[in-house]
Parts: sequence; structure tokens; C-alpha cells
Amino acid sequence: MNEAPSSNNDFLNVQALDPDIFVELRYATENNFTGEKIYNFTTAIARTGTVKKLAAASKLVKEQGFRLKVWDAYRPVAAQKKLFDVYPDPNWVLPPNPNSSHQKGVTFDITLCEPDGTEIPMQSKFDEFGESAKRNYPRKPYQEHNYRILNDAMTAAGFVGYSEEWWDYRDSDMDSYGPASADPNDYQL
Ligand SMILES: C[C@@H](N)C(=O)N[C@H](C)C(=O)O
Repeated sequence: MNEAPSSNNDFLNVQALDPDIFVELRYATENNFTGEKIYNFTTAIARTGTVKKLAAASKLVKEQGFRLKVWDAYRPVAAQKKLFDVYPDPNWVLPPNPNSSHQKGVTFDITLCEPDGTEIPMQSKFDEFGESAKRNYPRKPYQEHNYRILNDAMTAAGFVGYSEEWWDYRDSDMDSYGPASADPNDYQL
């Protein structure tokens, strides 16, 4: 397995390459499935190679009059542990592991918005753990239309959608990144 180029390995604020990307980190608030504030930052960061891909996806949706909104990005292992303690089902919340997904900064929980930040209706709410979250859920036509705009842009930009959660997109190069940790508060713009 090739390693990611070192410049891509560093963490970067997701709004550094495209300030039009909305960031509303749900685990920085009590508005998430735990009902608790999980971490102490509101800045979304990811590995630079992954942020470059997100900027490419953002360009694609902006060309169609939409914006991306990030609900979660890099998530420290300690935060993952808090989530897993509340909902210990690996189908919906991965076990704490520094070499995995959000915890190494190569995954986004994301949705599609109007340019004013209004969220576009999708097939379920964020973190609605059930059949309606799954990518093979039989979407209504308007849900399918909205899902396709997001999914086509993210996959064209180099992400792979997690089968169980329509909002979860992982860098297709995720296996080339090793574990790394950072304090998102150090990456404020
Ligand atoms: C908790 C949910 N938003 C999520 O991120 N699930 C995946 C499977 C994960 O824990 O990485």
C-alpha cells in the first residue's frame, strides 16, 4: 500500500480551500444522538488530501446551485469512545481505533444545503440509525434526486459512501493514511 504524500498527510481546516463549505459540528453541541456535547471544538479538520477532495466535491455541487454542510470530520479517539459507550453497535458507531475513518481524519458526515445553509431534505435525519439511513433504502423520487446530487459529487471527487449511512463519506485513499491526532482548535482560520 502506497503512503499518502507527506503534504497530504497534515491536517487542514476544511474551509481553508473553500470557505463556502458550511460547518456545523453536531457533536460540539447537545443536538446529537447522545444528547451531550462530545467535544470542545467547532472547527472541522481532516487530512489535507481528503480536504482537497472535499473542495472538488464542493465545486461540483456549487455548479448546480448547492453547498455542502459538514456535520462531522476528524473526531478524536476519546470522542469516538464517548459515542460508542452510548451506542455500542459497530454498524452505526465504530469502536474506538486510531487507525479508522473519522478518527484518522479521512471521513466526513455531510449533507447538501441551499446557499443560505438550509438543509436539503434527505432520506432520514442525521444519525437516525435504522433502515432509512441505509444507501439501499427505497428513496422517494425527491429524496433520490437530492441523494444523487450529493453522492455523484462525492464519488466523482474520490470518496466512497458507507453502505449503512447516507451521510458518511470516506476518502477512497483512506488506507494509505496511518493514525494521526490533532487539536482542531489549533486550525481555526
Ligand atoms: C456516529 C456516526 N455519525 C458515524 O460516524 N458512524 C460511523 C460508522 C463511525 O463511527 O465512524
